[in-house]
Amino acid sequence: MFGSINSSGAVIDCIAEGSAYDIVLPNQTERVQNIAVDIGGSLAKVVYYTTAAVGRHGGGRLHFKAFETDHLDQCIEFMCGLVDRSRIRDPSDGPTGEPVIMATGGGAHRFGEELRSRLGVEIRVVDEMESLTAGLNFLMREVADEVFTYSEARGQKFVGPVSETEDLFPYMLVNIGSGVSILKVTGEGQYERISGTSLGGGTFWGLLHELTGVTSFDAMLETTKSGDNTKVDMMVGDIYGTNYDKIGLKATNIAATMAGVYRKGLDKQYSDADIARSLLYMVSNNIGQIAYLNAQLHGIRRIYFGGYFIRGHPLTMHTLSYAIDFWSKGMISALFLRHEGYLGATGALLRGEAAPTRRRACSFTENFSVAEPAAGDSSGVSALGMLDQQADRLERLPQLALPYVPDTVDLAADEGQRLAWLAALERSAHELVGLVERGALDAGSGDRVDVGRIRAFSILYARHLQRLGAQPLAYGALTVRGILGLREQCLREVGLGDVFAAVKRRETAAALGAFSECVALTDVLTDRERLLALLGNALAGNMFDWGASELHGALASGALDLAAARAQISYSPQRLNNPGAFADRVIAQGYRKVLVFVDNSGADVVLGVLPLARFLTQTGATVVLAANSRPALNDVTEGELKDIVAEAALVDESLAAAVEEERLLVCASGSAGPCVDLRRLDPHLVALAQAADLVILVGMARAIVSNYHARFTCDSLRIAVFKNKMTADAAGANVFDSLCLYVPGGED
Ligand SMILES: Nc1ncnc2c1ncn2[C@@H]1O[C@H](COP(=O)(O)OP(=O)(O)OP(=O)(O)O)[C@@H](O)[C@H]1O
Ligand SMILES: CC(C)(CO)[C@@H](O)C(=O)NCCC(=O)O
Repeated sequence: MFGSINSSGAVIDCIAEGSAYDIVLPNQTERVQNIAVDIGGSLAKVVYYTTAAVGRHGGGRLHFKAFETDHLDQCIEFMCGLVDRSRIRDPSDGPTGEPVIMATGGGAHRFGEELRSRLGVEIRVVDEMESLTAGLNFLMREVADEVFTYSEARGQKFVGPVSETEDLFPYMLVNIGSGVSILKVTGEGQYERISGTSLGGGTFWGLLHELTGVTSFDAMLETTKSGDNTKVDMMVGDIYGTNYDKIGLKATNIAATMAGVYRKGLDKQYSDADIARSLLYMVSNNIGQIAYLNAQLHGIRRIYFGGYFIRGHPLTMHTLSYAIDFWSKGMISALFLRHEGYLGATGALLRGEAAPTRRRACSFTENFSVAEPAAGDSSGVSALGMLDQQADRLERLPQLALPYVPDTVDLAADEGQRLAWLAALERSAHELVGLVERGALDAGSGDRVDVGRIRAFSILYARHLQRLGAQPLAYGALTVRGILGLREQCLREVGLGDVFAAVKRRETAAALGAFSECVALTDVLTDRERLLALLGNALAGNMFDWGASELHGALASGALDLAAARAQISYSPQRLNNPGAFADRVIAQGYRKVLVFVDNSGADVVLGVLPLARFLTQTGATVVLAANSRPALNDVTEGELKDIVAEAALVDESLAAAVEEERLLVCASGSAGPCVDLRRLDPHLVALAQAADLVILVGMARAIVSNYHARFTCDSLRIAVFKNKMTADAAGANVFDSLCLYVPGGED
């Protein structure tokens, strides 16, 4: 069945499969704000934007869904449902006008009147080519793993945001729908349709149906995998008996598509699968060649292939890649897109006057918590998430040296790490259920984590992890940052925004109680000794981490204190620990402005980071503490940290003065997960970070799992403890080894 489940449905199914929990998921009550449809010759694609009917944190969400144009009724019915949901009123809203539906593609003209009368709303038509380019520009900028290359040998390789290192423009878009349009795009809103061909996806599908009678595109695509085109094609070897080296043709190259049928087919020794494979090669090779010639003609080096014909199908992508590589003599790689079929619908949505991006500058994050396979994707290799809108436009840290690689391990490439992480996170989700069932995360009778919801979370998350085990690239590049972020997305999706809230409060209160005594103990030391002791405390504090299963027992029993934590850490290996060098630098010169990415609440931030920040302010530095914008594990959030600093300032004059003089500041980082992508920070933090000459990254997730390879133009310091075997292995360290690594600016 093609594109038949909606996003909330997917969660319900998923939960129901494990066991039945009566849960109203937040996204079932979302209000639809914008709708766009791209009705093509073969498929109708719908993109819509929702916001929480009653105040959910942050902005809205983009959803993607496709239907067959032959079954437009289903599409219209679905859109009727969306229109109804657009009329849900939030009591705090003012009067809302009727929704306007943006429509593009040929069907916007052909079925415009039908849509208008059946949906009872205004339909605004947007030009198809304009929509395609607007959609692609948006998706390339906003979706982290939108663009990839493909080859049989290396598989899918994500290329990262293009705008990072070079300009987005100029590029060429080859949109393979029913027919093929080739566009040259030189800027935002600047494009020209430079070519096209009527030999496209529709040709392939039509011919194949005629020749074989197949009626399911998915089933047919599947058969191409086993088909043998040499049974129907005439190969160079069939003609020459060998390679035709003089003009660079191998015996195995296709000389003439389908030309072998007449000779070889007399005894009908070929199958439908052989024909399917031959036709797929025919259309893809031809498009690849035309694309290359146009790129040559217009001097363009970047060629994106879009349109639903591709469908993330390995053989199609391989053929297009091979053709571009062959004709360009290895100079150009074909680029593919995860949202290949949704360029037009996305662009049309953004062209609407009330489009989310028109109202304010914002960023989007892909949310896979209820991801379904890319509509109808039989191979299941690729799934599309929803795009969650961030309240602000996220920006890069100015001190980041390029190229920046946020993730330490590529889990798709490293099977050992992949299996270990997937298993560990599945285990930890079960453990979380156990903690909730035992009431270990509760504050009192009025403040309980809902057991049904946490079980639903565990089922949902485990299913994602299992899927990623089978198809590592289903959600784009596979990284620890990604799967830790996904865990938080799943928790939020079942309505558990902050499961550790009570634990955080409890541990923070206890740590604040010990704050004065803790700083008094180190205040008596000489500056250098004091700084070294404070670094030791920061490391010890980092043991208070509910993200580390190894420590759950000690944390839940409350048995761990700073001294005990300190005793568990082994301050090695030497190559990862040079606190002395850092202390020398601080004592000799000091810093003007220090940016600290903080980690856990409780002892970590209160007894580890805060006294260190206090020391740095005493040396004359301004310290900016960057904390998560939204909860993740027991990480301290910006809101919580503001309260912590205010409370500590009540008992500490030095801190109070620093706060008063605005030399100790707290700012949201922009992050909603345990790791941090330093290209996507809250703009307020980036403004504050402008003059920073030291960046401190605290904790395993921010300093080891992500950003271990990050380089900075200013000095940096990483403070963390290796708390599981996977992170220790990746860095050649042991569990409970420390990382206290100072790197002067510009050095690796
Ligand atoms: N389930 C499917 N049913 C039919 N065609 C499919 C299906 N999945 C993928 N395709 C392929 O995708 C093509 C349509 O791609 P796409 O939706 O991008 O174009 P379109 O908008 O329908 O066409 P055009 O832009 O030329 O009007 C089909 O011609 C076919 O090759
Ligand atoms: C007609 C459109 C633009 C509809 O999407 C598309 O199918 C197409 O570009 N066809 C190729 C037409 C040609 O250039 O020969």
